Amino acid sequence: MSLYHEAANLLSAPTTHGGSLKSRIFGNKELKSPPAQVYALVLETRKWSGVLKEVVESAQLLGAERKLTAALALLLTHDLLLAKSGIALPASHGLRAAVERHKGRLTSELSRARLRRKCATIETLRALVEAEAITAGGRTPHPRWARVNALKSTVDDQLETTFKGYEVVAGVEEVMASAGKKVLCLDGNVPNLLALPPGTDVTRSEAYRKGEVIFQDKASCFPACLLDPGPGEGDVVDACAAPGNKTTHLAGILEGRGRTEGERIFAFEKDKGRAKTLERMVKTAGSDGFTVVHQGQDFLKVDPTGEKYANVGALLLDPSCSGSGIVGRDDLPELHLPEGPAEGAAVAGKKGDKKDRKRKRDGKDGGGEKPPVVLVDDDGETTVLSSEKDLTARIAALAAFQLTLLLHAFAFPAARKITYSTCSVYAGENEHVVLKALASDIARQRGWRVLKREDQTRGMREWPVRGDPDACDGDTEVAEACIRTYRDDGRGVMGFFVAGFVREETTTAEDDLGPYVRDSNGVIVRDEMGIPTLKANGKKAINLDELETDSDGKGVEIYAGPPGGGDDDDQGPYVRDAEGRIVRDAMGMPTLKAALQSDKDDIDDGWNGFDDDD
Ligand SMILES: C[S@@+](CC[C@H](N)C(=O)[O-])C[C@H]1O[C@@H](n2cnc3c(N)ncnc32)[C@H](O)[C@@H]1O
Repeated sequence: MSLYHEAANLLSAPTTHGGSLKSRIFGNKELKSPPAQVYALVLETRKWSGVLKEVVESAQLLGAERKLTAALALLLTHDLLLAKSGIALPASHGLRAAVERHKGRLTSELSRARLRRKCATIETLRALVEAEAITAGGRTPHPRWARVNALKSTVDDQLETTFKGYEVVAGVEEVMASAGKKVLCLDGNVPNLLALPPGTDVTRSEAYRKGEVIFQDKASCFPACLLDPGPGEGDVVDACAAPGNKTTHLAGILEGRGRTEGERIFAFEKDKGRAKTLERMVKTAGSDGFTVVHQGQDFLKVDPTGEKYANVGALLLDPSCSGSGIVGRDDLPELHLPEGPAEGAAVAGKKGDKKDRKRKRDGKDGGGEKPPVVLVDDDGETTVLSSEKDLTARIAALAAFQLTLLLHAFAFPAARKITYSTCSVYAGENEHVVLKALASDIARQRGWRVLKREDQTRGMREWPVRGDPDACDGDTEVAEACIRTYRDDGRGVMGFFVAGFVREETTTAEDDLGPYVRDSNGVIVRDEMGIPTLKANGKKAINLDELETDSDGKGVEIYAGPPGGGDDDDQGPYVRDAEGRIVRDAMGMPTLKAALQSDKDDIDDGWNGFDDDD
């Protein structure tokens, strides 16, 4: 069966049973055509069916081509007039020929339908159709978000060129209610972000082609805003980078804040094909000069202690997730089937009904069974889950991977800030991952804590929707630190989650990597003499019985830290011998450097250390 016959069955089948269109298509093992292609064709044709019904009827296509059903006529006319590559059938195919014979008439009927809707261009009509499709399902319309790429342009420039003639309005609510109109608003949380009316398509504009404007949902801009990398803060890692929206956003922020020469972005992408898209996007956005794309590189296989990453100060983690927060791709618009001569339309109806009854009997279309859950992530990857149990297992597997990734990021020695984000609505992938990460040994050892709301950048601090306190076990500080967004709440965003982690500067990177055993709070474990235990051999770092005593009665510590010092005492106040060992007397007491200096100069210039004679 051809793509069009398979799509026709789905187009005219009732939408009230068998689950969503997505689950009926992706869960149908009998489909011969690629499910993604069938889904896109059916969905787009439904969106356009109001217009195409008029076109097909006015061109009297069904009367002229008696073998065409109403559904086939809609699908084929859609592809003939609106799809980039036309009808996906060989030129000699009977179905294609049946519609192409009427191309002239169909094209002029489309122009008439467009003018009846007062649309000057096909782009305006497209925007109107998109907008109507969004609101038809009773959903809140979703604005089109456009980020002005600070590497190539400014908001002022774009207002004077790409968006010339647009009226700037105060809020996103007005923009959302203005489908088909030329209005926009400047976002208050994300710098350089514009909200455009639903369905606005400027993908054909020069600004889009040149990378001056990037389409990116507002919520998806939050991670780079929250990470807020700045000059002198070291290199930045984007661990899961393709297609590159956040990588290029990071680049724009870095450059805007005055990037320090030599500081780079390392963008990792495990999937080679997607990494090519990432590379293209980085180039188009103009950040290839300081972004290193690691094509096909699994971030989990990167050695955080490698020399190359010694200066990584910030990491953005946006791993694969369930994609459950993505704005509905399956909000089915109403279907308008064209009417033809009585028998033509009737055949279409009967055919659909008969097929549908058979499918129901066979249980092939999911009729009578619980519909499968279909997860489509923001890369368009689809996972079909046949039960709630499968869904729970899938979320648990994703969460385990997400936590591993976060703990791996914690291990970068010079890192001070990390953001973790998903486009999932499930707490299992969000707050629960944050809590587990904070409770991990590595977080405690290295001092990672959550980036509190009051310490966040203004736009992020002021965003009103925060984490779920219940999902944070009642820890309101963590819940407040987490940022959530929900689709359909009137703010015009997709479902999203982001949290930040920070840790303070430490004197040396070795300090927390140090050679000593620590407790679960990251504190070095010491005996009653204050002597720590070595991780390497489980022995005390100083064995008092083994202290050597030299000729003048002073002993030397058996030193087991890194060569040349670097342990806890490295910056300490004690005198050391030529090999960096603290000099101690026979009682194990060290000598204060300051006391020696004070003896020498007889000058009291402030802190001289503890002195029993004082
Ligand atoms: C949610 S998408 C990232 C979207 C991207 N941050 C953006 O805003 O354009 C997740 C990406 O991570 C990649 N990925 C998954 N696991 C990875 C790993 N271990 N190392 C590197 N990339 C990985 C996936 O192939 C996918 O392209």
